[in-house]
Amino acid sequence: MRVDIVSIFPDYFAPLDLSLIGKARGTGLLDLSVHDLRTWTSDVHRTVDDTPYGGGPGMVMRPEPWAAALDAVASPAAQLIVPSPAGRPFTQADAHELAELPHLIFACGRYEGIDQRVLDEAAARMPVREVSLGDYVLFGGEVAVIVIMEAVTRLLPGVLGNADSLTEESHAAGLLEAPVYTKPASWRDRAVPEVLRSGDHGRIARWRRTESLLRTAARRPDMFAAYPPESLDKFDRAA
Ligand SMILES: COC(=O)c1ccnc(N)c1
Repeated sequence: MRVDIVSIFPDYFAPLDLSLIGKARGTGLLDLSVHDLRTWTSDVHRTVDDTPYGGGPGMVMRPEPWAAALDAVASPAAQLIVPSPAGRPFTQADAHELAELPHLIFACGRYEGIDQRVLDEAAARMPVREVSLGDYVLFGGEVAVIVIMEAVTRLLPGVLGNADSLTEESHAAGLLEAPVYTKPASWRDRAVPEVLRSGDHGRIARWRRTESLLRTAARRPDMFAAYPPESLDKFDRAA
């Protein structure tokens, strides 16, 4: 997968040199380039913003540098992802969709945002997605790109040592994952649920599913309501 990130703060992406993303870059699973938007400015002050038409607070990112940057990094297979509080909610399903794509371009907005014509013009030549990580506002899109890059990169074949991790985790089957435990068996007078130490894999699977359903019902009634009712027939508390 090829990824190009355009930002006025390229140093924000140093974390993408670390851990499994850094390893994916090293092994060639991920071809990631980070670009400074100011590369595509032409004035001595390397200006990327200006006052908003219609008035209002703050500044808006100018179209010219963005257009030149996108022209420079685009490819026929590219899709543009723009993190924004005004975007569609980003979900695990979106992460799976993006992980299948050959080339992602991330545009990191700052200030009050990017001139809308940049997105409109880009949409004439590639798919454009504005995505939100939740109902809150950040200083800029950079942190959101790091989050999206983690969610997507971990789904790429070969990145996670054990792909089985992807099947049991939260949101993998439309449910929140069950609680997890490790040694010691008893810690500060708190014991690991006996079923997990029983060696009875059928019981363990039923217990985990029950816990997943209970957690989802308690914490995410929206997800629970969307869970296929036929799946609940197997809702078996007799773990
Ligand atoms: C500037 O970008 C944001 O503030 C942002 C991006 C993605 N999701 C959000 N909730 C906010």
